[in-house]
Amino acid sequence: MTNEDLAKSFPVTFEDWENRARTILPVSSFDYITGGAGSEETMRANRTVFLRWHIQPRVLSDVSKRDLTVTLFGRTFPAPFLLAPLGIQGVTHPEAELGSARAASRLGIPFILSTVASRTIEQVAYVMGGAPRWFQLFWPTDNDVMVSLVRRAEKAGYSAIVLTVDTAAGFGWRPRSIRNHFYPFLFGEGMANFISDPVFRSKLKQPPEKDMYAAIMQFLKIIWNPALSWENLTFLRKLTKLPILLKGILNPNDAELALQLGMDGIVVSNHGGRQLDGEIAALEALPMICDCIQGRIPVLMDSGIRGGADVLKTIALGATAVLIGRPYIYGLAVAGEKGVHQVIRNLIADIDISLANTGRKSIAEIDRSLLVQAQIGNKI
Ligand SMILES: Cc1cc2nc3c(=O)[nH]c(=O)nc-3n(C[C@H](O)[C@H](O)[C@H](O)COP(=O)(O)O)c2cc1C
Ligand SMILES: CCCCCCC(=O)C(=O)O
Repeated sequence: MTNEDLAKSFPVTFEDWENRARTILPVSSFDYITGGAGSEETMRANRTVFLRWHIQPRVLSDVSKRDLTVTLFGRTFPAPFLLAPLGIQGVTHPEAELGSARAASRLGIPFILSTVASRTIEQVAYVMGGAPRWFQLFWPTDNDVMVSLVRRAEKAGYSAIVLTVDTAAGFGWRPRSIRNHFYPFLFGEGMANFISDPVFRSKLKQPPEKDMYAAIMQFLKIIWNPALSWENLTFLRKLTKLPILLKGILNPNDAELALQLGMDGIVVSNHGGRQLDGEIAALEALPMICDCIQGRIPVLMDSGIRGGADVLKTIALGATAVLIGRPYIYGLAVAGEKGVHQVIRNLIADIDISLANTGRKSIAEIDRSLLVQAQIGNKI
C-alpha cells in the first residue's frame, strides 16, 4: 500500500479516529487515553462549552492569501497549535513518542515531550533534529532529579519548559483505569527519563537493569509532589533561562500569581477532564484569564479542541495558540507516525478553510468580533 492509499483509508473526524483506535487498542489502554475523572462531566463540558459560541462570518473579503502562522517566544510556527504532552505513549503504539515527534517535525508543529514519556529526552531530540520541541515537567519531590531533567532538556535543544501544576497531588479519580487495574507505572512504563537519568540512578543501590523493582518504587516515591507551591517557582525561575509556562491554570488569581513570579506563559487546561470532575471547562475559564492577563504573556489553551472551528473560537476568546491531546494520540494508535501526520495535516487543512470561511486572512486577524453568544438551543 502506498502512502497515498494509506491516507485515503484513514479516518477523518475525531470520532472516526477514536472509533478506529478502539478497535486496535487493548481496552485498558483505550480507556486510559479516552477516560476522564469521576463521571466525566468536565470532560464532556470541555466539548459542550464550544456550543455557547457561534462564529459570525464576514464575506467578500478576498481571502485568497492566508496566513496560519503564530509566533511564540520569538519563533514562528506554521499553524496555531502544538502537540500536548501525553505520557506513556508506549501503551498506544510501539513507535511511542518517536512516532509523534517525527510526525510533528515533518510539519514544523511543536511537540511537547512529557516527563513520563516512554522514550527519553535525548531519543526524541535525536529524531527531531532542529524541529521545535518543548519539555513538560512534572516536578518530582527529589529536587536534584528535577534539576537534572531540566538541564538535559536544555542540552537537547528543547526551547521551553511547561510545568504541569494540576497533577502534583496525584492522578485524578479515574474510574475506567481503576476498573481495569491499569497502573502502567507499576510495570516501569513512563520511566524512560528516570531510568536514563544519572542523578536518579545515583540514588539507587543497584542500577535499574539489576533491580527494576527498586527503581520503580523510587520513581513512585518521588513522582507525586503534593507539597509543591508557589514558593518553588522562584527556584525554577532562577534555574533556567528558557521560557516557562504553567499548564493547568483555571483561575485568574493563579494566572496573575504566575505572571508576578516571572512565568512566561500559561496553558489554561483541565488536563482534558482527567483530574477533577466538576471543574470548570477550559474554554469557560479562558476569557476570565485573558481579561486578567491583558496580553502581558501568551495564554494557550487545551482540553476539548477537536477541529478547525474549535481552534478559531479559542483564539477569538483570547488564546495565542492551542494544544491538542487525544486527537493525535488516536492517530498514533491507528498508524504510528503516519497516523499522527495525517491528523496534523487534516487539522491544518481544516483551520485553513475554516479561517477563509470566516472572512479572515490570518490568525492575527482573529478576535472577539468573530463570535456571538449562541441564542438558540445550544446553551449549557
Ligand atoms: C493519554 C494522556 C496522557 C497525558 N499525559 C500528560 C502528561 O504526561 N503531562 C501533562 O502535562 N499532561 C498530560 N495529559 C494532558 C494533556 O497534556 C492535555 O492537557 C489534554 O489531553 C488536552 O485535552 P484533549 O485530550 O481533550 O485535547 C495527558 C492526556 C492524555 C489523554
Ligand atoms: C506525575 C503525574 C503522572 C501523570 C501521567 C500522565 C498524565 O498526565 C495523565 O493524564 O495520564
